[in-house]
Amino acid sequence: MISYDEALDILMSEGACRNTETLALSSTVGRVAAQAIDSPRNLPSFDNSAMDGYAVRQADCRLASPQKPAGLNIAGLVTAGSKPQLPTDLRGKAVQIMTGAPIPEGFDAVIPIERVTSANNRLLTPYAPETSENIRRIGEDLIAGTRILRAHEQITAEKLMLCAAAGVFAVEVFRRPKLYVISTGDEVSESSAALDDKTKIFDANGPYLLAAAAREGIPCDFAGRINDTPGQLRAKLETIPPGSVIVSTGGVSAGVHDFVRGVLEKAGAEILFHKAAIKPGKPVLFAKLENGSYFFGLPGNPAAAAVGFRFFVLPLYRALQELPVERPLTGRLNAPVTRKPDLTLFLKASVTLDPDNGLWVDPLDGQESFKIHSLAQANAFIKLTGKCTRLTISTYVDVYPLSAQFPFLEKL
Ligand SMILES: Nc1nc2c(c(=O)[nH]1)N[C@H]1C(S)=C(S)[C@@H](COP(=O)(O)OP(=O)(O)OC[C@H]3O[C@@H](n4cnc5c(N)ncnc54)[C@H](O)[C@@H]3O)O[C@H]1N2
Ligand code: MOO
Repeated sequence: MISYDEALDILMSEGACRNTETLALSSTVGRVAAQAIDSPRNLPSFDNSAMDGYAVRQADCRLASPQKPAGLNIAGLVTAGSKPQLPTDLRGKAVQIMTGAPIPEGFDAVIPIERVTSANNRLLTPYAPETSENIRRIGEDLIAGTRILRAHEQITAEKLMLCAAAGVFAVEVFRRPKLYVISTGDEVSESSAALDDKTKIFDANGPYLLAAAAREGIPCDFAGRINDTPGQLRAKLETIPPGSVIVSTGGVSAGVHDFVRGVLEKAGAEILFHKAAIKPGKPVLFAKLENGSYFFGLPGNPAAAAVGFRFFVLPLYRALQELPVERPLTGRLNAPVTRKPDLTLFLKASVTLDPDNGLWVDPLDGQESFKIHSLAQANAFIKLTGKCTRLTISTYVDVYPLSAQFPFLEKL
């Protein structure tokens, strides 16, 4: 049986099989850039007004005061998005201008409308602006050629905004294969009538995996529920396109119906690992199919399936997008924990912030892997590894929020 770290190494080494695709910018949030992008233009790309008011020449108003306002003829109006026809000689003149409108040639300041009076096309300003006042200069935000997206950087809504402003319409990102969920088990039923005989259960894992994948931005689909019958799994695999990630639950431990591994082996899949020294989720299986799809056989117990998704499936998606191994947050235990050495323990936990912004973690009651109520109360997992068997209150531990969507941490 391999350790969690060995399993993680195998998952991360599969990153060598990554591919890229070019997407419309609007579809790239959460995706990882495969290539750096430098801004094709300055931002702003032309001098423009920061205020609704009047564009003036600073020299024409420099002696203005409340006692002796400067008087200027108003030569026209410039609105955002327009290119006005203005007289060539603008000395001693002002132009009415709106926020975002281009500064007409020769003007070097904008006086906000609130600071002036006007009548009969004549402006009176008691205020003498500084040169460049209320003008947003070309390139003041960003000079053309500045890197706006690094390779391997996760695209946030804010980075997307910057790319949009710079006129970047398409981005090459790492491919994120579609995830297909299969729920296995004769006891897993789609019909509530079948539950009356007290042998059946509803499918909790299928809906969970689809929701958890969607939360991470992974495209996903339910491939269906099947019985503990090898033929049904074989048939289901035929329906899933090559190059996908398939996640099944159930049928991977030691029971008479634990058929998943056998089906994969007969189909020529390479079993990359089966069973890891972890709790919960020990029977986890990871394989590569002949058609290039990856297959995760997660255990059927719901909390074990959740751990399998968070700590096995998500790391593969990181590897396929050339992201490094996820770095955990660090929190302090609010209660002591005992554990077996050499077994990576994942605990459902509730994380809170103290007044100094320190993280404190409470391992929740109900750690058994069939218990869903405690999972629903958790907001994180604690991951415990190493030899230490008794962890006292205040011990620092690794904390993984239930969702891995913390792209800002990649910067640290
Ligand atoms: N003799 C042994 N027995 C078991 C071992 C072992 O090593 N030796 N491992 C235990 C551990 S740990 C786990 S975890 C489970 C995993 O078993 P399987 O992956 O084969 O899953 P099943 O036996 O099919 O189901 C386990 C449990 O989960 C329930 N289940 C299954 N599918 C769903 C679903 N879609 N939604 C909700 N609940 C589901 C199922 O009814 C079972 O109660 O094996 C232990 N046994
Ligand atoms: O790995 Mo199992 O999840 O402990 O029941």
